[in-house]
Amino acid sequence: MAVDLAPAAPGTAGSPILVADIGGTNARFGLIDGRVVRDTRVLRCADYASIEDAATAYLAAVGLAAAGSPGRPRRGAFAVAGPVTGDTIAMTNLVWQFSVSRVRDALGLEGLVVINDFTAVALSVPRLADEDRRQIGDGAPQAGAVVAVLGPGSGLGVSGLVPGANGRWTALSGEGGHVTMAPTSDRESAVLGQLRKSFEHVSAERVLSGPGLVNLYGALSTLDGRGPAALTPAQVADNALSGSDPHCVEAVEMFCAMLGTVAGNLALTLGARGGVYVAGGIVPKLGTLFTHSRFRMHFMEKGRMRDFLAPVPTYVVTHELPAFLGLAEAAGTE
Ligand SMILES: Nc1ncnc2c1ncn2[C@@H]1O[C@H](COP(=O)(O)OP(=O)(O)OP(=O)(O)O)[C@@H](O)[C@H]1O
Repeated sequence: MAVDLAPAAPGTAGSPILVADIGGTNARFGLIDGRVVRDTRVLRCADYASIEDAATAYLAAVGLAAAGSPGRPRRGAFAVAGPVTGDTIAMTNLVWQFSVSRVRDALGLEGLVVINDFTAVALSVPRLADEDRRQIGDGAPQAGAVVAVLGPGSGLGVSGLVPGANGRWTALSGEGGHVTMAPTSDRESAVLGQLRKSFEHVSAERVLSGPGLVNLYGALSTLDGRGPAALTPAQVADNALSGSDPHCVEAVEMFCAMLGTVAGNLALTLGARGGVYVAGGIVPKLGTLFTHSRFRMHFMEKGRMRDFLAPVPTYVVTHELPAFLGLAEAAGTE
């Protein structure tokens, strides 16, 4: 399914648009007035039984609890981590399941657009300023070429932006985080072999996500004959940043290298000479470990296709809420 950016219907005059970026862990809400996003709040999904409950709590938190209160949004645009194929949405890494029309009615909205979260991130790319992204390695974007987007968070989101006529773009809604993870070294093969003992299918998401970072750490520890400690993704990253645990260091190194492999695969598949954007909550937290990692090397090292990939720039998205920029685009604000 694709979202066409072209029809830029004006926002409902005088009433903001309720926007939400619902991941497997965090639900980020805000209100868009024209180009401005305001009253942003981050709620933990686990604290709410349903998407309506979280949205209702948000509206109460910003003083808009009462239906009909002045300033209450009449339209909504939500980005969700999971496939959007019809009125019923089941999220991939969360128990929330909902009907778009029922949520629209429950929140008293006249219209509600729901798109995949990485479709929203892809739609944000034309709106990103230079300070909203950090380039990793060399290369320069080719004007009017396809752009690729991927991002590890609770899961691994993947999308692409395809140029059309008259400066119009189409954002892809695939499930590319679930492609099969391929190894590029004996050590990676051993890790994936170890993970196959636990997972029927070792997808990219099984290693390139918060839980994936823990999976890498666990597999590496086990391969070296050490029982892994019960660590959270943040603890694995923190131990790697401090250098206090060699298996955490190796897990983060392998995470960055495998992300390069998957980013290069995506760039080859889409012909993404407009650049590859890495979004999601995890990579910005890895700081210089990512900058100095084997990400870019693994991105480019595709044998005879090295010369195709070397000019393709890779960026980390540093904007805190890129999905909101994309939702503004999808909702047709200016
Ligand atoms: N410092 C850290 N280092 C590494 N991983 C972290 C860190 N802090 C949180 N995480 C992990 O990041 C993941 C959440 O990522 P993100 O903030 O992008 O959430 P999300 O938007 O809910 O995810 P998604 O959209 O992929 O479902 C969780 O798995 C969490 O454990």
